[in-house]
Amino acid sequence: ARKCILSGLWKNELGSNMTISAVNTDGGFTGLYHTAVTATDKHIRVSPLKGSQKPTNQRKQLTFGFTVSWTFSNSMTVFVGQCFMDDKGKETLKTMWLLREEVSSPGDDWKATRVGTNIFTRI
Ligand SMILES: CC(=O)N1C(=O)N[C@@H]2[C@H](CCCCC(=O)O)SC[C@@H]21
Repeated sequence: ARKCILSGLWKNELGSNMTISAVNTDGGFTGLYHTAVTATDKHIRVSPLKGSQKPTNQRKQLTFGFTVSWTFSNSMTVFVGQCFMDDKGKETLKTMWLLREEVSSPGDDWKATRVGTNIFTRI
């Protein structure tokens, strides 16, 4: 049966895109994330991502997670999600993410984390 493979080029509905490298034997992968939007006033630059996925040997629609350490701001995003494949073999990554901004004091911690959902499809 065909399986979702995370490696390759993906885009989301915001217009952000990411490239995921080959997934190694323990499920680890790296890549690059180019966000189309930012919560800061900084110039957007490509940022590294690191993640892992469940092994695909015994499953088709794998779960995964990855972290993006933004190169142009002091914030960090973690994504978790699952790869789904329709009967035509089209893959979709349904994800949720947490964006943590760096705030100046513990008193501002309450407003430092944003959450969202997002869908990636292959470019
Ligand atoms: C997938 C999705 O919804 N998002 C996406 O593609 N870009 C935005 C955020 C970009 C943060 C840039 C760094 C910063 O603003 O400090 S991460 C979640 C959201």
